[in-house]
Amino acid sequence: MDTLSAVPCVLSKAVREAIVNCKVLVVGAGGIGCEILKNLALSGFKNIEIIDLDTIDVSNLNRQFLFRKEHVGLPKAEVARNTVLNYNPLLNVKAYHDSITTSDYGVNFYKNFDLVLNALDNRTARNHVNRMCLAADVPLIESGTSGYTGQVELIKKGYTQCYECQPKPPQKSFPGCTIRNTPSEPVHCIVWAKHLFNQLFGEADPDQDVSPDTADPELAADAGKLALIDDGVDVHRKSTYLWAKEIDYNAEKLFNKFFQDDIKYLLSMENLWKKRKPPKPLAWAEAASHEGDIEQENSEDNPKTEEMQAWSLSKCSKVFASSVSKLKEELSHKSFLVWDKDHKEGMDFVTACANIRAHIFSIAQKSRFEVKSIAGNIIPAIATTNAIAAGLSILHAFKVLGKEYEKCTPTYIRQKSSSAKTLLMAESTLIKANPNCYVCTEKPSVNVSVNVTQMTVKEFETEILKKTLNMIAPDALLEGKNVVVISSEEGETDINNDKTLQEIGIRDGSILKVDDFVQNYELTIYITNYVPSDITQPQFKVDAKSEIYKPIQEVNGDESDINGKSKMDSNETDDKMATSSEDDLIEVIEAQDAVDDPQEGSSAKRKKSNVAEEQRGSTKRRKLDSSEEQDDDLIMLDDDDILY
Ligand SMILES: Nc1ncnc2c1ncn2[C@@H]1O[C@H](COP(=O)(O)OP(=O)(O)OP(=O)(O)O)[C@@H](O)[C@H]1O
Ligand SMILES: [Zn+2]
Repeated sequence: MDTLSAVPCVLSKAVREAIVNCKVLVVGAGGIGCEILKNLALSGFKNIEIIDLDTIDVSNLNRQFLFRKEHVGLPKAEVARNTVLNYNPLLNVKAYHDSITTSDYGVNFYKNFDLVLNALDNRTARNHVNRMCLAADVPLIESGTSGYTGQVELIKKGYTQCYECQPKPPQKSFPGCTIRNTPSEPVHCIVWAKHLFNQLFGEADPDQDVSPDTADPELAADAGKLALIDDGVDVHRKSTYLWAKEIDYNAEKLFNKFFQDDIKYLLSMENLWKKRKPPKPLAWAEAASHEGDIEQENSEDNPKTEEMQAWSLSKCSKVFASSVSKLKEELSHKSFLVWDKDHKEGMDFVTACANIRAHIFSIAQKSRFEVKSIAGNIIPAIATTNAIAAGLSILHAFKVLGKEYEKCTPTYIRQKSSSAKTLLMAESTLIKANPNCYVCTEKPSVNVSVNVTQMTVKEFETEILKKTLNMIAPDALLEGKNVVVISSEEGETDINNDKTLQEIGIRDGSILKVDDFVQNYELTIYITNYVPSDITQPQFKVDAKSEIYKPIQEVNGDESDINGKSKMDSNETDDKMATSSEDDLIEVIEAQDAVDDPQEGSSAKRKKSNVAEEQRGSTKRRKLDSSEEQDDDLIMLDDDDILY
């Protein structure tokens, strides 16, 4: 077969030849990655490399179509490779079962490729690939989805903004293992409680397992085995639904299984608790007799208080038992129940379970009102959106191979709520790099304001260099003194860890040269001593420009703007052009028109007026947003959320 015959004929000869001869790297073989790989293979790409750190979970099968039941437990990258080879055995496909963030994949690795396609689910990896592609000067196509929305954009040095040019909103997405093993925020417990509702009363969904996750990457392979033998916990973890039926939804037994036995099992996974506070198993008897807030117990007469106040533990267990019994009764008339935040019993059940779990993990309690607003916003991954994003990625790839970078404008998948239509919105021009970006400018630098007499070197490394500035293995040199104050070599500078910055010579006006060899990234940090005036002020500030040291309200403006779709709106809109299609289901529309949509309009318009502020405040917001890395297994969206 002529190698070009498989290549879409509508493309120019040059692009068709490039497709056959180029080498591409796909990072992530999950929801979008599988679709991208299938598209690449069927569009005539011949040299493909795939990297994914994970193995196949049963919950992946509903949308990661390169995988089948018999592949569960096997490395995603390798199975994906074998499946695309079945499509075309002449392909040259290499698979890596590994994390892209390890130092094995340095700049020279990236230089092997004409194009990198990201199909990731977390910011750490996205930041990293962004930095590596900039360093290697390889075009990167970045994609992300969230429920029915998504986006795809080209990142190309000298042409476009990079992944880190604009601030990202706080992440609201969680890996399955966080939900099942190591919750650290109320929302993790709420997601878990909703899953428990579905396991007990709803439709079975393997994505929503609530039992401890033994495939957690933090665990050694044999973790938790001891507990399986010792504790008499149900090793086979038979269907929760069947088991609950067998015990006739006995509240005490259910309670003891989910809040005592499963927690004991989690405790046996010792690796998880080396750096975290371990959970405390809770028995039914203990919870029911827990000395709660007595006033609260009496608040049942006052529905307002009841709704707005976090319940005591004994109240949670009471509500748990009563809602279980009512839901059981309801289930006896139906084949399954569908969770709805406006369904009283379901909402009671979730509030109680979420708070009991929060108590076990020493997480703040939430009122029924708060739980309702959080629980109502959780949305799952949608296969169709992934497929659209992957299709757009390939269309971008064609343009990149044809060197038509200017045509490769960011494209957004949006849901139009007034009808069932999906909208694809394309920017009319590329979004240029933020001149203050601390990643893609020629000599990146930031100002860090911090209390040098209080912050320790370890905190500086963890909170600022790693969590805020997204470094992986930083080495920091104190300029002038030429002293390495933080080293990526294990143990080399541990002696500094507990000293304050001042104690090791970092003061107001100090300059640090920080180098992350894993990311091929160098950053100059200018230190300013800063003492927060009160506890509402941030502990430290990271800014690209000194003039943005202003009171928080002044910089951030309306809180909702922080979560705005800054990318769409950071462009001038006078010349928004995109083709319009007659297609019934999917429309490609002019971005300007989207602003007129009642659903999109208010946020888009509001955000446009904040462009200057977005530019100025970008790095500061990043600091304020500094949160633990999370991936996108489950995503919570506000109307205004951008995607990744
Ligand atoms: N550092 C990394 N290196 C390589 N692959 C990564 C890295 N981080 C994440 N991935 C992979 O990116 C993929 C993202 O796919 P997706 O968002 O569909 O997640 P998933 O884990 O497969 O599914 P879900 O999260 O919805 O259960 C995953 O297969 C994940 O293993
Ligand atoms: Zn940038």
